[in-house]
Amino acid sequence: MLPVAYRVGMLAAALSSHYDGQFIGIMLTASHNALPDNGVKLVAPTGEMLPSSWEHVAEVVANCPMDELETELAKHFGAIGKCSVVVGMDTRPSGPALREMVMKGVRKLGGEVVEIGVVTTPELHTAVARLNREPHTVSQLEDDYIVGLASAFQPVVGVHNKVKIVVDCANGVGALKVQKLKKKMAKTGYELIVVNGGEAELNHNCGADYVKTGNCPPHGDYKPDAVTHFASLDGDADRLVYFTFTDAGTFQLIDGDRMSALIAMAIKKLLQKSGLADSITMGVVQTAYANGGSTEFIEKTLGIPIVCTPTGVKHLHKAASGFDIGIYFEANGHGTVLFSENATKTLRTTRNEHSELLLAVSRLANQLVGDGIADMLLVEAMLKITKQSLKDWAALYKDRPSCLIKTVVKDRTKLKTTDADRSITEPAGLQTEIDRITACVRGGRAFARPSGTEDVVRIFSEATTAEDAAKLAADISAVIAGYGI
Ligand SMILES: CC(=O)N[C@H]1[C@@H](OP(=O)(O)O)O[C@H](CO)[C@@H](O)[C@@H]1O
Ligand SMILES: [Mg+2]
Repeated sequence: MLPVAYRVGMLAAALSSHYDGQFIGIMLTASHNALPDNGVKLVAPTGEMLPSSWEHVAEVVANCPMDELETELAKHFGAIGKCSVVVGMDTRPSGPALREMVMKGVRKLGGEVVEIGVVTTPELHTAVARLNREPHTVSQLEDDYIVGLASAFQPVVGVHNKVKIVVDCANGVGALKVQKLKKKMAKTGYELIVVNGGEAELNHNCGADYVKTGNCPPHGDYKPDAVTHFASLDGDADRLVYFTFTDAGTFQLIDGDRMSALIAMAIKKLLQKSGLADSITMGVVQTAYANGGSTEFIEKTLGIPIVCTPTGVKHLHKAASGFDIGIYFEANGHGTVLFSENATKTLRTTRNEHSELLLAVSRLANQLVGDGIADMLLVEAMLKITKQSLKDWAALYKDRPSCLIKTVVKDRTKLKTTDADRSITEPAGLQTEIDRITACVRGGRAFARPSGTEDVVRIFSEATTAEDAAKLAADISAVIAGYGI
């Protein structure tokens, strides 16, 4: 990974030069993955994800022979001018060494580096946007981020509430930030309690991904009562899930689909009450992995349009920006709510109690990228606005029984899909067979697509019973195996 970090430093510097010397962000993190894993995320000068048109260049730069690196960069970027890069990292012990290599790479091209230390991924995105607007010191950046969250939250929820939020921080960077936020929220009456705060291994038996994929509580002792909420962040705090327990003590996951449903419900209510339902459009963006129960609830019960995009937050983010208020979440809990310029302008000029609330929501929701900590405050605000308990929220709609499995093939790139991953175009004939099997299952819905992050094909299915869903996925897996791809 060290040589890759060096190349990433050079690439970020070249990208900055391309964007007239504006800051490019580098986040050293492998998110929800195991402690020994490493990864890197690049951030565009706006603070948003880097446009995907750069992915190809990044691949070339990461893989070309070392002695061709500068020629390759020159081919894509020409002569390198002024360049500035901001670097942040999660709590992995590999972070400092990787950061040194990144900085070496940036400096090789004569770039300036601002290091902002241990930060969450959304905090790094926010820092990039801020640094490109005006100079900030590192401590100003952190203070602004935390104070910004607390001061957007307070007007929505008021003061003297009685809510405890137990936050599983995946033993990662989220713990440091939630502790800081806690102090700024005292007046509101929301008490943040950090668990899995860094005393044990990162993402091990805890965190949003563990809770979502295992459908079980994170490590720890959880005592549900009427005023206690439970939330889980992932290792770089850009994802969030909630959970609760039934009266009988059964664990209940509250995932990204349910966050979308709650937020959409609350925002629709505020739009109607502010008299703006006709002048501000709203919509929800999901992927095909969204549970059919949530899709039906949002579309039919709430009457809110849904757009389905291929997997990957970059697709969801883009589609959400097509609405005045676009709500997007992947089922795994990564997402946010985007407000268009038209929306904020209209809200500012309307100035009634409910439009003011919506404006505060627009400041709370991270406008650049999915943000686990901001989403947690957003969810709490929405629960308060809709006067719902965690139990009410968990009961808004019923999840359909579903099954997600992966299967190994020789070459997953042989599988090509269309229609937001829901239909296979290659190999020819495969989709017809999947359709035929699915049509025989009561309430059946299924699709298969090559993973973008692992060397596997993922198969997702829904049916009226868990057994039928599992059998449907297994049958599709067998059909794919028959194609010998
Ligand atoms: C089914 C599933 O959870 N897929 C995940 C996973 O993508 P795949 O392309 O399925 O490997 O990792 C992505 C990046 O973290 C995330 O955006 C996406 O939701
Ligand atoms: Mg993450």
